[in-house]
Amino acid sequence: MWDRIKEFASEFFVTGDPLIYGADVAIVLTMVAIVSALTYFKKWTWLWKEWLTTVDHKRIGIMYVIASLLMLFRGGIDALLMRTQLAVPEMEFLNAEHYNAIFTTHGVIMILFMAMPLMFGLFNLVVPLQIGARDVAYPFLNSLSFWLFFFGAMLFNVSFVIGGSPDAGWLAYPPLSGTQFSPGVGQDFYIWGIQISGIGSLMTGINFIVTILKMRAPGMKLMKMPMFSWSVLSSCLTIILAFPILTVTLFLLFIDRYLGAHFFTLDGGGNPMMYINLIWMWGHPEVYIVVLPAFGIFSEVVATFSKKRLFGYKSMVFALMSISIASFFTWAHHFFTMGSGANVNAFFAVTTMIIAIPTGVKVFNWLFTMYRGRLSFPTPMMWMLGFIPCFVVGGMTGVLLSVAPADFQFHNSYFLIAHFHQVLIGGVAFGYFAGLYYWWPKVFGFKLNEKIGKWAFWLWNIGFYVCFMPQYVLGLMGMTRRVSSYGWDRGWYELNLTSTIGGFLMGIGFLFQVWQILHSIKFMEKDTTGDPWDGRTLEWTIPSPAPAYNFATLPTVREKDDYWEEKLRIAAGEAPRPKPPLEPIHMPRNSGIPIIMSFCFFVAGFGFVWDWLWMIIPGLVGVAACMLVHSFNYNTDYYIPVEEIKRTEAAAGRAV
Ligand code: HEA
Ligand code: HEM
Ligand SMILES: [Cu+2]
Repeated sequence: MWDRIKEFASEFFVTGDPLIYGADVAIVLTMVAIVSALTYFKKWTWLWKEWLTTVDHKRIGIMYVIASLLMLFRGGIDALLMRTQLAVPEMEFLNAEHYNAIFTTHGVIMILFMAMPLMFGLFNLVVPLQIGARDVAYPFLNSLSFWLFFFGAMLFNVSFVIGGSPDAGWLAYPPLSGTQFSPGVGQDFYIWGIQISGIGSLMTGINFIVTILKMRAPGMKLMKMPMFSWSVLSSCLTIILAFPILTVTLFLLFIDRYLGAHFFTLDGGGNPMMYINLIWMWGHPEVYIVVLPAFGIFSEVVATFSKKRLFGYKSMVFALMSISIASFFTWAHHFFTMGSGANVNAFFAVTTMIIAIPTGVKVFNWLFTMYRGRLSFPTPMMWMLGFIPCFVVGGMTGVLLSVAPADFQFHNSYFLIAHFHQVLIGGVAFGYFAGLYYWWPKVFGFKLNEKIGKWAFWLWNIGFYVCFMPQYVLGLMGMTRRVSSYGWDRGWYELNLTSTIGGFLMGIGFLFQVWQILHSIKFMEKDTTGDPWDGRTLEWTIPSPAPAYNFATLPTVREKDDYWEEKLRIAAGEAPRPKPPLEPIHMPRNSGIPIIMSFCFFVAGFGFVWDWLWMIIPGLVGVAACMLVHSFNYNTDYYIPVEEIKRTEAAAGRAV
């Protein structure tokens, strides 16, 4: 009996590696500390009522941001562990299996549990304010999306402590990810973690499309909408077309693993190339899903800090939409070397190259916006300026990769690794940082310290080039991705060491950002104006932080950059536009169902991972019960009375 328990425990808990063991202990201790602190300070009710059950887009946005920054920390630690292992030839720090697990979790976490939720956080924090709406179209669904993401990410992360991490790469190609070569549960955690959070992403996509199409302030025609909202629309359209493919692909992989089907294995009539096609039909659009909103953020930032209207508005919209569409016709550039044949390769090479055109249009639009502008360089603008050269070089190396014959040389080498980190860090990470710095005062009501922010910027920016430029050379020297060790005789030592130093510089940059946030909370520089950057769009017309109902009276819009034009008119002596009288505001009521239902999904997912029917059934029953209960809940909304609106506005210093 005792032996059986021990055997089970050794399978269940990941043991053996002191590194993992130490991290496990740290995780458990942190959780105990959080639970104790909440209990000691009697904060459970507050947490439940104000945050966990909230349907307010602003609070959901903040929760997304916090969760994604934690994931950035974990993904970043993974990255630095890998860079440490690669710093010196024949290093014995991570063994080969552990290295495999780490690049897999790093890739998945950075794209799906860092970039995606940070992006959704920004959608939530900004879009309703920017289009003059009181919330998103489906606030309940919005909360459900968040909790599905959260519990999906938790399920994925749990594998680190219980059962073992997946280690078949971030896209889990079969047959490596099949039961024959990945018999453990890590791959099942991968499937269910991504599956559950993927449903959330799909619902967010739908939610924001409807919000943007249906809830814009009166007068805001689509072609008068701010560029960030346009980029959200293009990203969400891509989401709703791409994510169903992911769901189906992972479901087929699940059937292969669980029921012994052979969709993706050659024996039994399947074919791994089917998986590889399907996963890239999602995977390629996915990288544009995360970068398009970054383009939107840069468009807002560059106009604000150049004090000029965005150059080429129409061409920007056109470029965003054409990238969304074109991104569905390039997937095969990820496997030029896998036998598609010359004609197919030529087709996909050309479609890929075409994307450089709308992207180039955008780059020139940003440059022309700055041209002859009255420029200033606070932190959001610094990220914008750091982004342009970084992204252009990263994009250009993408075009080199898209030359199919050349790709036979570059494919799966460090040249590729350098390309995608350059667009993902220089484009996506810098973009979201710019967004966070830009909208931070709107969200929290105080500004971030500029000086520490600039330090963080330079550390990231310099660290980036030191880390990734040597990798292009390493790639050309023959270093392939996903190797955990290399010999002294290769001549790769100095470049790898340099790269590792760059990685740590970025790590220090992250620590500076944490310090910056803590410092700014301590020495709070309040934003009492609601418009600290002299902004152009509607979110800057209301107090910071925005009241629960966002707008006391709904704004009417006459032109692009309406708020900016209004400011100019008032400065020229015109009287401000009269505001309509206050009316009670219709608001959605908080609900505990999203978090409970998502937890039930988590339980069912955990059951599927371990093949425990006794856990799957209650989990799924719980999900169904939550749906049922919610369908009979008619108490879903309330009105904020005029008196209360008056009080809130007066407290924020606004006349009504
Ligand atoms: C945000 C993420 C992101 C972005 C924006 C891009 C953008 C591009 N990517 Fe990249 N890519 C990835 C993330 C991204 N990629 C990832 C994660 C992988 C690897 C995944 C894996 O294998 O694990 C990958 C892999 C990858 C491959 C596969 C290589 C291989 O496996 O061997 C190819 C090949 O064609 C490619 C091409 C391109 C191109 C042409 C662009 C273009 O969109 C770039 C366009 C931009 C510019 C060109 C710069 C600006 C333009 C101008 C200034 C105008 C003038 C320029 C010209 C006319 C050329 N990418
Ligand atoms: C601090 C910055 C970062 C460093 C130092 C870093 C480092 C690394 C390293 C060493 C690898 C493994 C290379 C290999 O052996 O094949 C890797 C892979 C990867 N990284 Fe990063 N990374 C960083 C940030 C990011 C970010 C921000 C993202 C995404 C938004 C990202 C996405 C990926 C992906 C998708 C992979 C491929 C995983 C796989 O091969 O399965 N990285 N990174
Ligand atoms: Cu691609």
